[in-house]
Amino acid sequence: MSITTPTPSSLAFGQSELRLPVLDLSRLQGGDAEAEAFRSELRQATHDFGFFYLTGHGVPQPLIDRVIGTARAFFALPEADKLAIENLQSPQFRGYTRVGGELTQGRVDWREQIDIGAEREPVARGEGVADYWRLEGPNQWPDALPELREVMTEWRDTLTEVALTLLRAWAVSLGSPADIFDEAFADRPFPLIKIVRYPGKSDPEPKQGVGAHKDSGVLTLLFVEDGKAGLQVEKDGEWIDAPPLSGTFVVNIGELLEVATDGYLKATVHRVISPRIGDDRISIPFFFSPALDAKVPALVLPEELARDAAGVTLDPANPIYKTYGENALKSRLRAHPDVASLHHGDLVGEAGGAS
Ligand SMILES: O=C(O)CCC(=O)C(=O)O
Ligand SMILES: [Fe+2]
Repeated sequence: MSITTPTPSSLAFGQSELRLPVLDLSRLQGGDAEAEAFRSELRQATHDFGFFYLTGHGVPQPLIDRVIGTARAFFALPEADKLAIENLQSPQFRGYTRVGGELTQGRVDWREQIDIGAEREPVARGEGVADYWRLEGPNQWPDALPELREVMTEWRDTLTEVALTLLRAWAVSLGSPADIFDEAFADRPFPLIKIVRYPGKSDPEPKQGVGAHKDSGVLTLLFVEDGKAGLQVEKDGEWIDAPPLSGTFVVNIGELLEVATDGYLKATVHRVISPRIGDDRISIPFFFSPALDAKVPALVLPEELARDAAGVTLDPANPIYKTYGENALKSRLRAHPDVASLHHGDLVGEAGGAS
């Protein structure tokens, strides 16, 4: 089985060697043989790399342009307008994080961002109510840029469809019914969108735009502005450059899909290197995740795949839980110790930092 990997010369992306597979989602509509070929490439790409580029996704270019334009407009607002929705005001970790306000592996990430989740009422705390319900609640939207809410709501709904299509294709490719994941997403799914801007940082040392990590949900659809390299993906102890490929999404699987497949599919470590001074980079990851109280089903893999399932990565510093909300809360408390100690001191202890 071959995976389409364009040669570097066919792509206009600086000097980086492009090595991640490119998959075309529209093949799912091209008849049984094409659909089957797509599914087997999908399975192989996410077994080998955990990452690929997605073309043929059907997300309209005008919507993409509006999203990027509105993101740029937000970051160009006066500081006071951005801080009016600062995440420190939100027990649900929503809203604006200023540059330096976020940690990965205990080190500062050099990026500013807005976190946007499902728009819901907060859940009252109380005995017998799991801690992770604290993540449910309203977003913070900027008064100075009302169109942000409108365009990001459309973005979330559009990408949810793409993500569900991919999940169903994975399920079939792994020998399960297409709808095996659907129930976990039926009520109160928990998507998270980040709109991120990486400012330039001085050379010559590469700086941590975002440090090495795995995504905690099920899958991530990442849109990156044209021409803005910086994403790197770990493969066999080396970093592969993953520059944007015009009009595509970068797709990667999260820890829950690794759990669901007993490690047959891999949640792969990745990071972003800051752009140089004078440049910046906008990216918009969409983290697709089930309800906070959902347990993603364990798939029973066909014998020939089960043989290659490496088991879930065991890392005492990063335990992976079966219930999604526990993973989500873990990663939010760790990434935003300031929000954690302001609103969740009982969970993190007085010094902050996840316990
Ligand atoms: O900005 C990017 O390209 C990737 C960001 C990322 O990996 C994350 O926010 O989890
Ligand atoms: Fe990530």
